[in-house]
Amino acid sequence: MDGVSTPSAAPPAPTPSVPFLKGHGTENDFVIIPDPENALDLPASTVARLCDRRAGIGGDGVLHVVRSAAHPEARAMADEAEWFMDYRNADGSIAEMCGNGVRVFARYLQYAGHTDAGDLAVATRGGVKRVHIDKAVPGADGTTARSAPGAITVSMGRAVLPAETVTVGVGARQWPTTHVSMGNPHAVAFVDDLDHAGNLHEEPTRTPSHVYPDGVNVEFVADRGERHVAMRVHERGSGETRSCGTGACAVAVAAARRDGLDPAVTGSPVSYTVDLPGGRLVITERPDGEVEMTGPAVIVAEGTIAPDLLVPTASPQTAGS
Ligand SMILES: N[C@@H](CCC[C@H](N)C(=O)O)C(=O)O
Repeated sequence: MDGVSTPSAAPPAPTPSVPFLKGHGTENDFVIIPDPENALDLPASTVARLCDRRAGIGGDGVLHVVRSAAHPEARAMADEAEWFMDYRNADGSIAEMCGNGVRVFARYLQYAGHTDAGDLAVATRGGVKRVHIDKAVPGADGTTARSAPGAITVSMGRAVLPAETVTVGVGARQWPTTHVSMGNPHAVAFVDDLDHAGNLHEEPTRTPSHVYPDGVNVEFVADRGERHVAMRVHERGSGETRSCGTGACAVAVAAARRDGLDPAVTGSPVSYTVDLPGGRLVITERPDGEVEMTGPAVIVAEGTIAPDLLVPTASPQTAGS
């Protein structure tokens, strides 16, 4: 070229590094992405890559932490709740609500210094949720472990029990279910033995198929004692997870009705202990219908997302749960 230089295009600006945290509530685990001003593009394919347990960070879902005022779906709630939980399932799909997610979200806000222990409100697609963060109880040495802080209670709203139900199937077995909505849909099957539910990574079959046009979370429940049950779950959009907070609420309400207990009739709250593969939740239904969920939530790691992971791909991957 005889020493003649041509102006070259400026190299593309590097994608800025994005911080993340990892947290879980009874081992329902989430990639937490603080993005106060809603500046990040998070299409379903990116969420699925982040949640992939082999090629990504790994999680049952993503908690995108955005100021309510900065998100079109939450602006109307901004006066009541400063922060919006933009929750996504592991396959990138959007869900109305995530019970364990709200507790982990609140723990993140506390961890990041946005709130103290006590009461706060969190905006979700299922409306504003009232949250109470217990003060951590000091250990014998007088310090409080970051990994074992106080429990978190969330007022989850009222359960709705539509009359129409489905039969679910896993392998050759089938069970009738109770339909419970906790803002998101649940089909609750009472079983003799949780092992009968077999492989719950695959979605259980549903008959008839038209009842849940947007899919459903399916819970399998076995009795453990008086007002004490154990459950497993296949989560819509995430596969089998080790816990589901809205699922535990749906299970407690379905078990109460099966046991002839309705706080609206008796005027007394009813509590169930719900054991999940990842831990224990206590669910209380109050006479006014409000369902409260109490359980742990911890932050376990923080780091930076490699820019490549945030570049949207043409075809969404399936989640590696
Ligand atoms: N794990 C969550 C529920 C997340 C949403 C669910 N998979 C859906 O699509 O409705 C919980 O703790 O409630």
